[in-house]
Amino acid sequence: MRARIQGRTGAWDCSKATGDYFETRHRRKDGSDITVEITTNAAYYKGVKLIFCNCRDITERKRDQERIRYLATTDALTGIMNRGEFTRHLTKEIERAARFNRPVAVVMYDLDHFKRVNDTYGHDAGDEVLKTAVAQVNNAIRRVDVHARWGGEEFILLLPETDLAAAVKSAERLRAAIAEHPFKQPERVTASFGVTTLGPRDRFDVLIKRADDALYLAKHAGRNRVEALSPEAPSSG
Ligand SMILES: Nc1nc2c(ncn2[C@@H]2O[C@H](COP(=O)(O)OP(=O)(O)OP(=O)(O)O)[C@@H](O)[C@H]2O)c(=O)[nH]1
Repeated sequence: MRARIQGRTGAWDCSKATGDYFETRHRRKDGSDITVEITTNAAYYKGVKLIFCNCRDITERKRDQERIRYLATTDALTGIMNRGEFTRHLTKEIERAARFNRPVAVVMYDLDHFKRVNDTYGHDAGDEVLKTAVAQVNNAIRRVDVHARWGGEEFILLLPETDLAAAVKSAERLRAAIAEHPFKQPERVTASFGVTTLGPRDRFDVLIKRADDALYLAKHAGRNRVEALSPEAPSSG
C-alpha cells in the first residue's frame, strides 16, 4: 500500500514510516480548516510488509482542547490573561532575564475608589468600567508586553527588556490613557500604578511584593499617579 498525504507541511509518504503518529492541518474545499491525526503501523503477511495508515478527523477534539486552554488561562470578564497564566509567564521571564542579564519590569495598577463605582452605578456598570480600562491599557502597550488581571480591580503587566525609567514612562502613559478616556458611568475613572524592575537576586514573590508596595505608595500619595521602587529600595518587610 502506498498513500500520500498532502498537507500544508508538504507530502508525507506512508510507506517510509511505521509506528508513527502526528497531526497535520489541512484546508477543506469550503475553506474551513481540518486537523487530521495520522497513525501508521506495519504487519507482515506471507512475507509482504503491509503498512496500515489511519487518518482520523480530530478537528472537534482540537477545538475542545483550545477552548479548555482558553478558559484555564483567560479572565472571563476582560479577556486578558488570568493570574495563573501570568505567573507562568513571569516565572519564565525572570529565568530568561537573569540568565541573559536583561532588564524586566513589572507594573501593577488598581482602579481608584472602585467600590464607589459599584455602589453608585451597580455591579454591571462596574464590570463595564473594568473592561473599558483594560481596553485602554491594551491599546497603549507593546505587543510583547504581558497584561493580566491579578484579582478584583487589580491588574499587572510584565514589560520585557524594560528598565525602571522606561517602565515609569510606560506606566505614566497608561495612567493618562485611563484618566483621559471618557467612560460612561462614571465619566472619569483613574488608576494608581506601582512600578519596579527585577533585581539580581529577586525571586518571583519579592518582585511582586515590591510592585505592590509601589502601588501602595501611589494610593497613599493621592491616587491617579505612578510610583516606582527600584530593586535597591529597602523592603517594607
Ligand atoms: N463590578 C465589579 N466589581 C469588582 C470586581 N472585582 C472586585 N470588585 C470590587 O472592587 C471593589 C474594590 O474595593 P476596594 O478594595 O475597597 O478598593 P477601592 O474602592 O478601589 O479603593 P482604592 O483601591 O483604595 O482606591 C470592591 O467593591 C469589589 O467588590 C468585578 O469583577 N466586578
